[in-house]
Amino acid sequence: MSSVDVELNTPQAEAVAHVNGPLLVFAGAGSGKTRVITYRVANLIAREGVAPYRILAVTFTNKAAGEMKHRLEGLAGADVVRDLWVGTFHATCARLLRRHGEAIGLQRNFLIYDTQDQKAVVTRALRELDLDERRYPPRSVLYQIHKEKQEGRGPDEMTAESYVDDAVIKVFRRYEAHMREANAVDFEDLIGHMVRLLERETEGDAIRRRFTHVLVDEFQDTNAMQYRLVRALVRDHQNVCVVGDDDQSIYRWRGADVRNIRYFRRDFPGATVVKLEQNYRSTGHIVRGALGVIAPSPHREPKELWTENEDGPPIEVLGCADERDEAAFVTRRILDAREQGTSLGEMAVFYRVHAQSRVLEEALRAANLPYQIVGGTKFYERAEVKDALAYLRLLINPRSDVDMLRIINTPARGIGTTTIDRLVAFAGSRSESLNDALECIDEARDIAAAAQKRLGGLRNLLAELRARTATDSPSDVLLETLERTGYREALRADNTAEADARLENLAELVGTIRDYETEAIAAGEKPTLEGFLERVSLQADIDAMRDEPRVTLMTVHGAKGLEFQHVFLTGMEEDMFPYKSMEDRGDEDMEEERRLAYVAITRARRHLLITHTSARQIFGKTRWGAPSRFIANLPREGVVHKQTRGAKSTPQRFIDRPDRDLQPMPWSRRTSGLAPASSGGGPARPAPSAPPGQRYVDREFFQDDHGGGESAAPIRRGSRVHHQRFGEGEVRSVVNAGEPAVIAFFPGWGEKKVLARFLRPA
Ligand SMILES: Nc1ncnc2c1ncn2[C@@H]1O[C@H](COP(=O)(O)OP(=O)(O)OP(=O)(O)O)[C@@H](O)[C@H]1O
Ligand SMILES: [Mg+2]
Repeated sequence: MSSVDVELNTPQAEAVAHVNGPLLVFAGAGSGKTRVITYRVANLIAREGVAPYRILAVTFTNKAAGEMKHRLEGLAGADVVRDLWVGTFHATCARLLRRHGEAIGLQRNFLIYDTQDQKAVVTRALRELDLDERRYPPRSVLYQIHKEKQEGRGPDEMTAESYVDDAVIKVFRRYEAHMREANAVDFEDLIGHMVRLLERETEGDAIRRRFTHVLVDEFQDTNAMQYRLVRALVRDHQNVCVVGDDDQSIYRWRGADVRNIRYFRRDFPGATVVKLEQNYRSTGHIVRGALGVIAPSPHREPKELWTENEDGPPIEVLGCADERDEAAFVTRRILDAREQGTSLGEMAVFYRVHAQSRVLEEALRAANLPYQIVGGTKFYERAEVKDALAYLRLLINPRSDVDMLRIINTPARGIGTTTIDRLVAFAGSRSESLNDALECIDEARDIAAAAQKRLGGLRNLLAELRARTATDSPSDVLLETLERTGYREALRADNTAEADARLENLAELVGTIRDYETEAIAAGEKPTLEGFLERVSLQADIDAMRDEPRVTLMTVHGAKGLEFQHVFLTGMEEDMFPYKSMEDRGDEDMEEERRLAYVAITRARRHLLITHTSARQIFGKTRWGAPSRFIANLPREGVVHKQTRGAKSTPQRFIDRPDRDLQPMPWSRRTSGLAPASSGGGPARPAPSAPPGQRYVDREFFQDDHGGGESAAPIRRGSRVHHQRFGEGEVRSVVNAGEPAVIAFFPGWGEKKVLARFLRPA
């Protein structure tokens, strides 16, 4: 362990040597926060004699967990690492709930529903409640439900302030009932159930006794429930170490609350606070560039960031004509860097939203450059893969209706939509899952005998396959399932190139399970279908982990905590980054964009290239972008500005239709102070907002005209109105006739200002 001492500076060493009691490490980017966590764990084991299985280290992503384990293997040895608890909040809770969840009514084989499954549950609830999906987009309703859950609220704790809330509460209640019925949980439940478990004395104490030391990385991005979980875990011994950087808080839209750093000081009054101010990651130019961008941010906790590293090459800012020009240039630079000996694994291309990746991907493919997209779930999104997983999940958990509905007639087995509807109604009338309903299908009088027989056949087949899970390996169960259900045969018979590709994907899935089996056995665990499926649902970027070095493409959000020798930061235009047009953005959103830019820049170790375009085709529209304000915040020294040849002349294809008058996005409204002044006490409810990955979907709509133009509707506060694009809403405030009124539309749209002539009474 002697190497530990020489590889740490004084405050780092102090944080590592601190053993008992609360500790807050508060520091800027690249100053060694994650390194402190890693070394602290090694120190607790090697010097303090703490058993590895008594230590829990929480990381922000699975990838970060993998890296931490890898570093610890070097410091403490592979044997030790196997017993440690290192993982994300979600993975850790899933693991603990499988062992202890029965105390709060959770069966061991519970399923973790991903966003698509969750959306399917919402859709079903909407249908049962006879609510129109166009008025209540399932995605938005789901988002609202998540928001409540992140704050620890259930449907009963919500107050209905409008009839929209009322609908959400009803859906929420059904949603929870369906989840319970299907023995499934969503990501928020993993945390929420765990908190509830910890709040029960007997079981809570057992879990508390299990961990004597808890460490949390990226603490600035924990949400209220996660923080509550941490406090409940360490209640008795307070041996908790959190590390964070308020300047890197970038998940507010997902409920993260940077104030947790302040609350920590309040809740653990005796806490030792260590500041780290020396950056070891980046060159002088990059550190100063990052500081220039973050400096205008008004609510920063005081701390410094400096480096002894050399200045390095200047930051380059490059103006391009359009996104193709940009992609071509980035590709050329990647080829150059590889030529000069940098591994592709040391290069990353960042963008603000996923949709920007397509053009970059095309350019990289054309240049034969291997790349990976981190954060995408491409492989697991494919229909045949989802079908196969649905079968597997159904074998483990027969009550999962979402999965049953997915495969009930896939491959086609003559079960039509009428039969399915009747089956759903039959199950509903008995308050049973579809699988339970299949057990007594002969009692379903309005289902024809022939259809009953086919349904019975499916039930028997599933039961037989289920029996195999007890004896066969997970990969064999999958192979057997694909054969016995006729899934593979149907694709073979199809005999098209597309069907071949699907067969390949299924083969790839079998391969993935085999890999999992090998790893599980090596770790001394029995491979199970549950284990595999858990991994799939928790590790979205599993298919991105291959051996060959590749260029990494990712959103800035995904890049948190990582570092690369070369960083290409693309799309630095107003409207793209900061995302969308300014006028209507709340200050808090803008601050978060700024912090995001800071995170992006501080990922670079040596080379940073920032690109912006004059025009960009994205989401099927052209945007004309001025260079981002964040570029203007870079210092003069150590930054060079250039243009590609194409950028000097605007290409003809953009001259036809400037598209500058973009409409505001619903999510930006929550802080824009549009609440009616006359609402009388209490802050206005924030409008629901969508996570960045989904924002652009809305944008499509907002770029259209407001339609309408019919006669003006009489609008008063509280009256219901209809808008051609946004559907129904409720008038929140009116200023003067002829001026826009503020209307609260249904979830997903939020509050907006609309002229009366575009409204009619609902
Ligand atoms: N005392 C040190 N001596 C040498 N290198 C160090 C030292 N401390 C940290 N480093 C290196 O600096 C880089 C940044 O460290 P680390 O990732 O732990 O920082 P961080 O504060 O967690 O960054 P971020 O804010 O991005 O999460 C790593 O490559 C790490 O190995
Ligand atoms: Mg870190």
